[in-house]
Amino acid sequence: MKVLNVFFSVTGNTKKIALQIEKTIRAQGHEVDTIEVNKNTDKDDLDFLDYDFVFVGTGVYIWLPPQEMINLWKNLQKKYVKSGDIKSYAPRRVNKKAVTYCTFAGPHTGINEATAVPEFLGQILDHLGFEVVTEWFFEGQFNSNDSFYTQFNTKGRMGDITGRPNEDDLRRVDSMVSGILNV
Ligand SMILES: Cc1cc2nc3c(=O)[nH]c(=O)nc-3n(C[C@H](O)[C@H](O)[C@H](O)COP(=O)(O)O)c2cc1C
Repeated sequence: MKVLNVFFSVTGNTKKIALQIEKTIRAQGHEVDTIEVNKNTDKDDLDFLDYDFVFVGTGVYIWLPPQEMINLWKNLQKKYVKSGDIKSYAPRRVNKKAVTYCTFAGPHTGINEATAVPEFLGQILDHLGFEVVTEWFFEGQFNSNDSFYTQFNTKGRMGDITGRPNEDDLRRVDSMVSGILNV
């Protein structure tokens, strides 16, 4: 199986998850292309339709993906509408599957402030006819020198998220990726 592993990570938390995803996909004997999105990433740098399985993740920034990722997704939508690959009714494509995920801190409303992110990321794939099999959420601490932010690593709805994602989270990722590739 050919797998695409796309992520955007401002402070490194999502990158930890994405690198574990890549490692597990390889260990399971599949081919994987990992693309770390940055502000210069262009819509022509990736084509979901070249792949059987797609993983996409970002951090949560005021309830949404980072602006760079939103811009890229809008440009990809335009590209696939123009090419005719996004069709009315979004007919399903055989053996095209995806998982979307985010890392989040959830200090105020917990997982509620993160749910829009995997939903948003998945819509481009759903529009193309992929089955978005599931959405994953991983705690990610605030990496900052500003105590306004770091106070939320211990004072928030998710409890103490210091050091997350940690080794236990990465073991969980390994186990979940191994499972989901068999869907
Ligand atoms: C400016 C800023 C805004 C954030 N906004 C939210 C938010 O609205 N909800 C949330 O759950 N986490 C929020 N976070 C926490 C990040 O989503 C979390 O640390 C994530 O793991 C960062 O991922 P990244 O390092 O891969 O970009 C915010 C972090 C920063 C620095």
